[in-house]
Amino acid sequence: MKPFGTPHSDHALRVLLLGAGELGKEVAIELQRYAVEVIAVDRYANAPAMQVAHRSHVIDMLNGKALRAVIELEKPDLVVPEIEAIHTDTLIDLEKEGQRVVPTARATWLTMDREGIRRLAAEELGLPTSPYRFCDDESEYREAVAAIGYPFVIKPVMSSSGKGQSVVRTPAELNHAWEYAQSGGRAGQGRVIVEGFVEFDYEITLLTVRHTGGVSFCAPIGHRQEEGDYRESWQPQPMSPLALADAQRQAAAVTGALGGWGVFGVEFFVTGDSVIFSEVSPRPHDTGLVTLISQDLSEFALHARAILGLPIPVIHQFGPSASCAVLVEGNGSGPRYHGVAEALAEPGTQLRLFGKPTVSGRRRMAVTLARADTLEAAIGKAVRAKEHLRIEL
Ligand SMILES: Nc1ncnc2c1ncn2[C@@H]1O[C@H](COP(=O)(O)OP(=O)(O)OP(=O)(O)O)[C@@H](O)[C@H]1O
Ligand SMILES: NCC(=O)N[C@@H]1O[C@H](COP(=O)([O-])[O-])[C@@H](O)[C@H]1O
Ligand SMILES: [Mg+2]
Repeated sequence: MKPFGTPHSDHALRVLLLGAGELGKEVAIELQRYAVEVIAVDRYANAPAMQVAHRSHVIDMLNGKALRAVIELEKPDLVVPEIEAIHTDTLIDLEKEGQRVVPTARATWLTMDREGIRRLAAEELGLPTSPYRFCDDESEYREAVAAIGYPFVIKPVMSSSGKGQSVVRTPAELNHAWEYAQSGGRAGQGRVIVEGFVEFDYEITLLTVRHTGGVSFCAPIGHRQEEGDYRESWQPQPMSPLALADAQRQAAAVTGALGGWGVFGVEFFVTGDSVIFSEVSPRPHDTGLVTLISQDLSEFALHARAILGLPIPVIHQFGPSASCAVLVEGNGSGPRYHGVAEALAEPGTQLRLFGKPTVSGRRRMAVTLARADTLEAAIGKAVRAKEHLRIEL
C-alpha cells in the first residue's frame, strides 16, 4: 500500500465504499481518522455514509457498466463493499485489471448470493449447516418442502436484513411465503433457498478479523432477531469453551477460504456444544454495532485497520454491553427525532442517529448502546433508551 496521504490532494489514499448505510457511515468515520479520502456510493442520495464522506455518487450498483464507470472515474486505492447487492462480476474483472477489492472480489461474489457461500461452507469446507435446497420455481419449491419438511425457512438468495424471508410452519403458509420471497429480495424475482429450521438455544455473530498480523476474534455477540432482522445484540454472549472453540475453528475456516483482509461477521446457531454455521458477511455486521460501546476498537475501527494493513495487537472488551435497533414504520421524508435527551439520561448509554433521508415501509433509523454490570442490565438500558425515542415522519 502506498503511504498515507492528504484528502483532496494528488497523494490522497482513496477508498470507495459500495453501499453507504449506517455500517458504512461508521467505516467512513474511522477511515477519516487516518486522513483517507472517502467516496461513498449508493442507490439513493444523502445516504448515511455520504453525509460523512468527501464526495458521493448515486448509481445502480447491480448495473455492471455504471459500477465500472464510477470506479474508473474515482480510481480508488481500495473498493470496500458495504452491502451484498453489487454487480460482483464487474468487481472480479476489475480486480484482474489490478483494482484492490475488500476483502477480495471472489469473497464478495461468493457471499452476494446465499448459494455461493452455502455451497462453499457445507459442500467444500464440510461445515455443519441446516439442510437446504435451492429452487427457481414453484414446483421445485414443493419438492424442496417435501424433502426438508416443516418448519422451514425460505429466503431469496439475494436479500438481507430478513427481506423476503419467512418461517413456514404449516402447508397453509406455503403460497404466501413463496410470493413474499419473490417480491422481497433486493434484486427482484428469482431463486430462493429453503432451509430446515434449526431449533437453537441461542445464535451468535463471531466477528473475525483477518489482518496483516493474522486472525483475531472478538468476543461472541448474541442477538435476538424478529422477522429475520436484528432487534437487540449483546456482548459477550456466554458460551461453553467447546462451543466457542468450534465456532472459532469454523470462522477461521470460512474466512480463510474467502481470503483477504477485513472484518467478517460469521453467524452461527448454537445448541449445547453443537455449533451450526449459518452465513457470513465479508464486512462489519449489523449485530456488531454493539462494539461501538463494548470494545476499544469497534468492528468499524477494526475494519479500517485491517484493510489499511495496520496492526491489531489486541482488542479490549469492556464487559456486558448491548445494542438495540430503532425501527420506524410508515412513509415520509426528513424524519424528526424526539426524546433524544431522555434516551441518553441513564449513565452508560449512547445513541447513533443514522440520518436516513426517507422511510417507505419499515426501516432501521438509529441504534441505542449501553454498558452495565450484567448483560440483562445492559440490554434493559438499551431497550429503555430506544423506548424514549419517537420518530416523527
Ligand atoms: N435455518 C434457520 N433456522 C432457524 N432460524 C433461522 C434460520 N435461518 C434464519 N434464521 C433466523 O433468521 C435470522 C436471519 O437470517 P439470515 O441471517 O439468513 O438473514 P439475512 O437476511 O441474511 O440477515 P442479515 O443480512 O441481517 O444477516 C437468523 O439470524 C435467525 O434468527
Ligand atoms: N443486515 C445488513 C445491514 O444491516 N446492512 C446495513 O443496512 C444498510 C441498508 O439499510 P436500508 O435498507 O435502510 O437502506 C446497508 O447499507 C448497511 O449499512
Ligand atoms: Mg444474517
